[in-house]
Amino acid sequence: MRFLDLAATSAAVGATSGRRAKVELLADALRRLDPPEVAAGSGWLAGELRQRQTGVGWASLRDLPPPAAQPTLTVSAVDAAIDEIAAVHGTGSQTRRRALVQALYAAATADEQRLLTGLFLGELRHGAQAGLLADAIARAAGVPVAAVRRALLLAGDLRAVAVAALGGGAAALAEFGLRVGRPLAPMLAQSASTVDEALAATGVPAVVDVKLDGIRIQVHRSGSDIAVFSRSLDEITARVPEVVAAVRALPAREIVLDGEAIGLDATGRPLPFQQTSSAAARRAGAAGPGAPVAPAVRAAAERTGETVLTPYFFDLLHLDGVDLIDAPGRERWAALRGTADASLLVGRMEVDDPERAGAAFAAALDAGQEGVVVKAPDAPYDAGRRGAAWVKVKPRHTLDLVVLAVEWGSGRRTGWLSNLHLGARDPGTGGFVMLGKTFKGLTDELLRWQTERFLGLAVDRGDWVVRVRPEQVVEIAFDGVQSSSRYPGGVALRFARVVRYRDDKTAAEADTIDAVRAIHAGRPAG
Ligand SMILES: Nc1ncnc2c1ncn2[C@@H]1O[C@H](COP(=O)(O)OP(=O)(O)OP(=O)(O)O)[C@@H](O)[C@H]1O
Repeated sequence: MRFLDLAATSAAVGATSGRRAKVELLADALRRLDPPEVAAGSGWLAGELRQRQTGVGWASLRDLPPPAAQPTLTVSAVDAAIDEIAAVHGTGSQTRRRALVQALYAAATADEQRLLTGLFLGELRHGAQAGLLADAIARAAGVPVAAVRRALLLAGDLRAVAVAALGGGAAALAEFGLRVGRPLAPMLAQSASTVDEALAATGVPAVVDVKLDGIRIQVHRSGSDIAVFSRSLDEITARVPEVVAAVRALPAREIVLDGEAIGLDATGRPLPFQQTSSAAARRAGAAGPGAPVAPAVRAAAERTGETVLTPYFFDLLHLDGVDLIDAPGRERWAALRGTADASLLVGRMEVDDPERAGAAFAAALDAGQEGVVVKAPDAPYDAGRRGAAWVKVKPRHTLDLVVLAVEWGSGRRTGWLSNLHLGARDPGTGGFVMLGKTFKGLTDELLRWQTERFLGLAVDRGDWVVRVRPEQVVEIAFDGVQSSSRYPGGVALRFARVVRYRDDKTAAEADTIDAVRAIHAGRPAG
């Protein structure tokens, strides 16, 4: 397929407003890709490059050659050129990379150059487009969209799913079952502001789990191979030897567990999230998967004063050849209790009425935990979904928003990027809706970090406001949502303040404007 045709599709999708029309355009382009081009081309239509790191940023795209008059590039030729650019390393790499980028741009027409820049800078990467692509793959391959979505959630890889659907249809998609060793999209929770509201969504009886404020862990074990994945499905095995050791001690040959790892103080109370996450981050590459057993790790950590991460599991998705994702919660949890020692399980209480649920919430807070997750016992494990079967309740309301721009500070903060412009995701348009600004809650360390980070994401460096690529997610606490004529969504946050940066979430996973409106209206937020 000509690269120009793909560039034309990408531009046309951007200029079209209706969802159906966008899906048609995308499906048409997918049909026209030659089989070996599907992996790269389907990724580009979702705004993603097949090569995760290319080394090409904003600076390498200055002073580009003028566009070619005639289109000559094909999808495969461009993919091969990007492969070559991504492979450059060592001395002189900057010059070499620049030369390759220049050559690629010189061969591209104006429309093709626009697509290349969008891809290199990640400007076309947003969740909405990936959602449309699931529908488009289904249309192009003539298979049910539910089959594509399920494969996507189980495989977490849009390109692999496109290749399978277009190459082998429904039969190839059905192969994407849960596979031990391959992470699947974790089930997510809606949020409610009270336990009663949560129970109204899940129904009774329900279970009330303690909500631990640590890091999500999905652990896969096959014999002696153990792999731990983060919420964003990155492999973090080497960083959490305690988790590896705990799972190695379980009486199971093949197992997939879902849970949370958290640091505890000497009395067993949870440490603040920052301490848990920096403990995990510091250990980058510290130990291999075949690493030490728990007591040794604990002793070493205690000697060095390092935080020990303790795993707690709340779900079991596979056990010795049996997939459990479609089984009701009560069956999965019974199997979990039968496999793991009680000390490895999250605190959980079965409740029949709001009073007991309220008591469980109060007990969780007394123990220093973040809140609770109320769960419906009959629901399957809905990979990647934020449904009503899990509803989290926290005493403090927070939203995960995307930074759209930052203002230079003044006074003591001169020279630092300070006031953040915050946006919620708009699933309708694939864009972001600004909800307010804040410079509260920022420590000097965070100011330093964010100045560097946002200059790296800058698309427009004004003297007052620096506009950035909408990629960085930040968790914001606030006192309420109010109507506002100042902001385009008609709503604004009251007393917004920064809790922390969320590097485990992409902008496509940020909270939506619908969730903000639901809070405004007092409904559970999806
Ligand atoms: N008992 C539990 N059951 C399910 N999830 C739990 C539990 N304890 C802690 N968690 C954490 O809560 C998260 C569920 O909330 P959600 O799916 O909305 O993700 P999130 O946006 O990362 O949540 P938050 O920002 O509130 O931590 C899970 O990702 C998991 O990491």
